[in-house]
Amino acid sequence: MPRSRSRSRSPRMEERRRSRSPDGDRDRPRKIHSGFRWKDTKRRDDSRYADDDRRLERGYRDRDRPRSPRRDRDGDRYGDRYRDGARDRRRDDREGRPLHDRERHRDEDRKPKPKEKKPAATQPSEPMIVVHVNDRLGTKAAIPCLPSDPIRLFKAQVAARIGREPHEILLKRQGERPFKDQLTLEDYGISNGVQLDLGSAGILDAEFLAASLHRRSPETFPIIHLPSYLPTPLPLSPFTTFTTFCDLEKVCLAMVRNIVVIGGTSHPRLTQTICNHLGIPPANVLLSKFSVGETRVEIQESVREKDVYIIQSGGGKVNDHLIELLITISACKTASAKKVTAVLPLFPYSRQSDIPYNKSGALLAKSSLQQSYTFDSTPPTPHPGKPESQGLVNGVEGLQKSLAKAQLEDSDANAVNGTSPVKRRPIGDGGKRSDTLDSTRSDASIPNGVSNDDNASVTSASPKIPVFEPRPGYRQWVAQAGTLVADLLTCAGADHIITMDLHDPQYQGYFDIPVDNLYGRPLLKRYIQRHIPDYKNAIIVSPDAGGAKRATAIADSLGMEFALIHKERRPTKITDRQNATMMLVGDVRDRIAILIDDLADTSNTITRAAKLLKKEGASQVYALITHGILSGDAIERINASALDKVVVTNTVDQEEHRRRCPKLEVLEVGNVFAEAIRRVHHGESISVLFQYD
Ligand SMILES: O=P(O)(O)OC[C@H]1O[C@@H](O)[C@H](O)[C@@H]1O
Repeated sequence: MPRSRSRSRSPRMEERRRSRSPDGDRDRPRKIHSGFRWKDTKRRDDSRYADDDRRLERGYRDRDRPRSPRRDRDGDRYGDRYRDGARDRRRDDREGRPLHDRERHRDEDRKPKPKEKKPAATQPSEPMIVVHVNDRLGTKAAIPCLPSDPIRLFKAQVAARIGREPHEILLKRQGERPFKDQLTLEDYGISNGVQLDLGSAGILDAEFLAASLHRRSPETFPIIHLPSYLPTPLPLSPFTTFTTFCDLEKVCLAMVRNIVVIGGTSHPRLTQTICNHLGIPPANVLLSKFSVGETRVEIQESVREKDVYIIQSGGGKVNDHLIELLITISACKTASAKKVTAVLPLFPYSRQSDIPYNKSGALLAKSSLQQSYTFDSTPPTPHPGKPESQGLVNGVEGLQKSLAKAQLEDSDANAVNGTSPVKRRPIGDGGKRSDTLDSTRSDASIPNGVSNDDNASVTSASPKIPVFEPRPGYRQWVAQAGTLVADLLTCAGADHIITMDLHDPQYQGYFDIPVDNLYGRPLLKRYIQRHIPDYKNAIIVSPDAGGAKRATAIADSLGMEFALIHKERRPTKITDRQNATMMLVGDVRDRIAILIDDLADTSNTITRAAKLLKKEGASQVYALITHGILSGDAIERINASALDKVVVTNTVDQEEHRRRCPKLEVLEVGNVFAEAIRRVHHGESISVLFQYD
């Protein structure tokens, strides 16, 4: 009795039967060689597919295409096998025939046969190429192949290399549709060294879908920014429809591997730009204040085991922003974030790190006054042909003036509290800041924490116990806030810092964690090349000696000339800075002068420099600045100045500034920070962001 069909079916078949389309479909005549076919139902007698499969499994190529000599050898070996098979088949056929027939056929076999038409001679060896495939999730492979290789074969090679099945492989160029199996690499213009996107078949191409969405409904989907670090195509179901795909944000989020971007209150626009580039929304956080003014931070989503980036710039209410950043870092860390990176486009307090101190506040550099300089002192780095001493910078008069002033101050101080400036330093239980060589020496010179003139003079006379003397510019109880801020960030839990154009690049040395100091120079350089007419004849000007290195770097890379404004700030009291004199070194006459600086705060520096440059004959004055802090009345000053144009980046929010200053132009840095975050997240090198040549 024949068994019923339903009983003979496997559960899987049964399941498939149920999900099949209505019965009407089944009545249709089955196509033999077209349409979709389940792999396990492939007909064994379909020699065309069997042949293909054998080739794919073994990684051999289409025998009709030209091969390299090595491949010919392989081909021959298998050719022999096929020939042997054919011989056996011929013998079998003949054995079944009658004797006379067999003799006739033997005679026929002996007769010289008309020469078989040989297949076209193989072309001389086609040069091998190497094609790179990359799925942007770490799977990369370099595949040696021939341009004439069919895509089907190339996929087989890729599959073998990455341990997948050929039918699982999807190849495409970025932004293009997936390659078709029957075409060749050549057909797609694939040449040596080309990189192809590697995806998985049965997965929709997110870029393609995004483009389609945009085409269909440009209002709803004006531009869909797919994050550059997301794998494309996205692993959607093959049955994903446009409707289900519409919630692209969720799809992107699902794909983002543990990355969270938190924006502080300092620069929400920049946070949004960075997030747009990354393709993720900023994390939900509640940043508020108690009525007394204390900052309150609440992270409203889980950051457990996440790679967190907190974006907070140093402009505006800098102290509030700093505290907010510290609290946010700490909140993320205590909420079990895997890694917390503070992204500070403008690093606050970095201008206050002028003198290298150790963490306990002691000078790392030895005091220059430990040696007593004379007119004949040898300079520290003598050069051949140079005089042994260049003497005092301001001559004897300068020295006499300073001495007279110092004596006057000393006597004043003694009159008030009976101590010298050195004695004012409180040394005692709570006052000892350091146990470094310098500090122990200085402490030793001040017995009982209070020295007097006699002691000081006695100890300074002894070469064994030198007196601690501050270096010029060192103000003992002016906090070294740069060091403090570095420590605060580290203590709060920051694992990494990303910033741009640090005022003092050596400031990185104050951190025990990695600091990536990006450059704004490529942006400034590009602006010069694109927007300054006949820029090669313009001249780069540094408004002070401190910025000379920054400015010369740009001048050198663009092959432009360089001038320097020498700014003398004497006396050194901050309130007297308006009295600083400026002197131009270089010729700016009838040329466009381009001032380059790291930041403009009050804009006093650039406006005064512009005045000088115009006085010296510059035809136009541009100021190109990385950080446009522009606090106080800086905008009014710029508007009234000789500056023709001020170009800044948006490391600090510029919306309000731009509204008030027609001379202001703003360059976008969001993309640079987004790329830095992407690279840091993936552990890729970010040195490419440092290059500016
Ligand atoms: O003159 P403002 O704009 O206040 O200050 C900017 C100057 O102060 C320096 O630290 C900067 O490098 C720049 O030269």
